[in-house]
Amino acid sequence: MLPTSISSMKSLIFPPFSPLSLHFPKTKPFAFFSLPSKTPNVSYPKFLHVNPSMPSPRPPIFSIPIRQSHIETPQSSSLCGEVHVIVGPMFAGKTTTLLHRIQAESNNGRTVAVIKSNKDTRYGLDSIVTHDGMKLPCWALASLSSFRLKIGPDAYDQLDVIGIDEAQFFEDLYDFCCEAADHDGKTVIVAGLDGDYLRRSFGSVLNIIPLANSVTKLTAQCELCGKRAFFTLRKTDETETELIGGAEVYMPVCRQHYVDGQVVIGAARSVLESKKLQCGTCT
Ligand SMILES: Nc1ncnc2c1ncn2[C@@H]1O[C@H](COP(=O)(O)OP(=O)(O)O)[C@@H](O)[C@H]1O
Ligand SMILES: Cc1cn([C@H]2C[C@H](O)[C@@H](COP(=O)(O)O)O2)c(=O)[nH]c1=O
Ligand SMILES: [Zn+2]
Repeated sequence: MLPTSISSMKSLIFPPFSPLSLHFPKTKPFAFFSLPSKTPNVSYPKFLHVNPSMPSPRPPIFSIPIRQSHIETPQSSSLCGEVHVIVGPMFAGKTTTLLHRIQAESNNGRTVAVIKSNKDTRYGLDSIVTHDGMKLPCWALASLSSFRLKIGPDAYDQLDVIGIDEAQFFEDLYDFCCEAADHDGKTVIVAGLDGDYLRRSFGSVLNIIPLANSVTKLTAQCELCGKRAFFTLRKTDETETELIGGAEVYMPVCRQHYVDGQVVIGAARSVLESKKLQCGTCT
């Protein structure tokens, strides 16, 4: 059989592929993207606040001093959308990293908005708060598909960057990231738990890895030995997958202490269960 030359191959793309087409701007004129801020050290994110039910404009409630050289703004000049994923156990700094990236994007003149799940009511619904108290205003939603309507289609069109925190709680994460990055040209920065307390894949976070431009796995510090922590140990005997909580329920642990911790918790659980069986008043 004769080898098929590239030019004789039937293209499935119409019009046929041209390298130039890769660089053609999609929808937005170049002027839409502002130049980097002239005051790189401290500034406030440019948030979109158009929801009439929310005070507008809401004051930025935090600002992280930023030295530009320390902040990675992943390839934000592309005219196509992007997806960046930040994962790791609890207390690894996922929310902190997300907030820094959002701040850096904002410093570059891009319009940003941040979404978190409304399941997490620990610090109220109007802001994202890190474990050490950094804050950023946000949209607390049940599903990502409601975002465009909530914010309003015009405001959505103006947005450059969308941050998503607690991504494990959004069932429609994959579809949203596809739509926002592939069709709407947004940069989507996603932070969430890759694994639950049993180290099972959590929600749809791992499903979006194939969509990602970059994936960052962060580590925390093992609460028991100080080594790097890759996992989250649940300290209580609740067994549901979703259980909102902080340091009172969870701790970051290394592999050794995860394994040891599971043995201890498993033993405690069986003692409790056998006590329940022996006790006439418990069912
Ligand atoms: N075991 C811990 N308990 C409470 N806070 C912690 C613990 N370990 C680290 N932290 C704090 O939490 C910060 C990270 O918070 P955050 O960005 O909200 O993490 P994540 O979103 O990954 O849970 C760390 O910089 C540190 O100050
Ligand atoms: C491990 C694990 C965690 N959760 C909950 C607990 C917290 O409310 C969030 C994680 O918050 P963080 O910003 O990453 O610290 O998720 C859960 O529901 N189930 C789990 O197994
Ligand atoms: Zn350890």
